Order: sequence, then structure tokens, then C-alpha cells
Amino acid sequence: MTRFRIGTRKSTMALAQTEEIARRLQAAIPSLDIEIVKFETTGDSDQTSKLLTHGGKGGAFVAEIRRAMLDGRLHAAMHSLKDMPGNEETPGLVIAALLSRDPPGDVLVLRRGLSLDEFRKDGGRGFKIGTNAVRRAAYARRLFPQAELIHFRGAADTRIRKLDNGELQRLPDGGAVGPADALIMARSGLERVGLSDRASFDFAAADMLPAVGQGIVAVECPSLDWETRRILATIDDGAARSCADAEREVLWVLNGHCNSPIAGFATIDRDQMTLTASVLDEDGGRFIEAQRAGPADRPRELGRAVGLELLANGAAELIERSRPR
Ligand SMILES: NCc1[nH]cc(CCC(=O)O)c1CC(=O)O
Repeated sequence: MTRFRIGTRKSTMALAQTEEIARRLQAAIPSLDIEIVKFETTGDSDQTSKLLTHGGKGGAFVAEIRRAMLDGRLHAAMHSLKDMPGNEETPGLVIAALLSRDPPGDVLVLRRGLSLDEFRKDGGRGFKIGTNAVRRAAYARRLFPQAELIHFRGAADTRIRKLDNGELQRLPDGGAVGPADALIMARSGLERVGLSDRASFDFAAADMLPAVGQGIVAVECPSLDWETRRILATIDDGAARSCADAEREVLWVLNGHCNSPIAGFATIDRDQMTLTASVLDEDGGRFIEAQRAGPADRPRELGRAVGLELLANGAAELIERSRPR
């Protein structure tokens, strides 16, 4: 049998996620001969320009690796579900597996030597929080109204090194900001790069609603490659899929772009699903939130209802305002 080739970006986090896919596939199908194929992408080599300008890291990576699958160079590709565009479908490709969800929330990572009490005592006054996500910036402005939010990017492990070294973040216009005193990062990402001991504080979902799909690793493959789909079905997690269907339906209804200020998070309790979603203003001034519960086996219906409620409350205007031009 030919080797089963899975494509991935080369970052520490992406490799850890792909190795997890390989481990689960190997456990399900011991005879499978798996090869991990590493891709260098525009998103990784261009560390300075704002992600926004090329449609998000997802946008750049997704296009390149998808070509390889459609050309037959790969059987499948790893994605963070969070980074997959929610406002379009890719003809010829399908998300054939979603791994069981890792912790979905965000954490605060402080520069070494800075204590949480010190950081929090005056609403963050005098401190700089680095993040590239409109969603995180908007929630952070609410939680730490006195802190300064600065643009900060890079792979998870690189970002923490920059934080500890007090490095400035270069901006696309040639300027620089920083150094940052704190970062906001996904707990799952931090764990995957082996740095979970750096989490100073876990944000509750109610205080910082996770991004749609956060914590879920996705595996994509050509939709007509039935053999690959059968293989990937062995590691597909039903609960992750239901939550993903509900959360991504919100993106679909809102026609959200790659860096949309949209948050969405579903949980399942027995046969009930609860879905919360929000649309945020870049400066944290306006929040539109909606929450509904419904049968867990009808996730899209719930996503649609929540998405339409957000639209009825003015979501489209906030999303259009943040669209990259
Ligand atoms: N944009 C990069 C990215 N894509 C997915 C995750 C987190 C892990 C996940 O959601 O599975 C991260 C890092 C971060 O947001 O801190």
C-alpha cells in the first residue's frame, strides 16, 4: 500500500497537531504507513506584515496546501479549524475528520517576572497586551480597560520568546510597537508547544468567548477520495463535529471573513446543545451577543438561529466595518 501523506505547516504547533492525527490514525489502523509532509507557507515566512493583508494565515496556508491535495501530492491536510474560512466552501475538498476538542479557551501569558496581581491591580494600567486577533483585543479592552493593546504576531512559541526577550514587534508600515508585557493565546496551542506552564490565567468562556472552532484540529481531503475518507472517518469525533457544525453555521450566516470579529462556542450536555456567539467592535465598544439552546442533533439549525439573531441586532454593520480592504 502507498504511504498515507498528510500535509502540514512547519510550525511547532502545526507539527504537534499533525503528529496527534498520525497517532490516532495509527491506533485505529495499525497497518497504515503514514508520512508527514511539511510545507513552508507565505503565512510563515512573512512575519512582519499584518495577517489581515493576505487574508489571515488560514487564507495563505489553506490555498497552498489545497492545491497539493487536488494535484494528488497529498492524501490529506491538517488545519486548525479556527483558521479555516467560514464564508466559503472549497469545491472538491471536504473536512473528513475533526479530532476531539482540546481546551477551547484563551489564556493570559505574562512576561517572566510580572505577577498576575501586579498586572490586574489597576485594570492593566501601564501594561501592553499583544495580540493579533480582533476578538481577543475587543474582550481584553473590556476586561483590562486601562491596558494598551498592541499588534503582536508570530507562531505560539516564537511569540512567547519575543515576550520574554522584550522584543519589539515590527509593523508593516516600518514602525514598531512593544515590548509586550502580556499575550493572549489559545490554551490548546500553548499546550501543544509544551508551554502550558506559562498560562497565568484562564479566561472563562463568558469573559472571552472562544473563536469558532478553537481547540479543534481538522483533517481535510479530496471529497471523491473515498478510501481516504474511510480512513479519516476512524478518528472523527462526533461531539467536536456537532459543535463545529453549529459554530461554523454562525460564520456562514454572517458571511464572516478570515479575521472577522466573531466569536462562537457550543457545548453539549446530554442531548442539549448550548451555542453562544458574538460580534465585536474592534475597539471593544460594541458587543452583540446571542445565546440559544436546542437539540444537540440539530447543530446547524441552532447555528442558523443564533446567526440570524445576531444579524437582526446589527451584526452585519460591525463585520463590514472590520473587513480588510
Ligand atoms: N492563528 C494561529 C492559531 N490557530 C489555532 C490556534 C490555537 C489552537 C486551536 O485553536 O486549535 C492558534 C494559536 C493561537 O490562537 O494562540
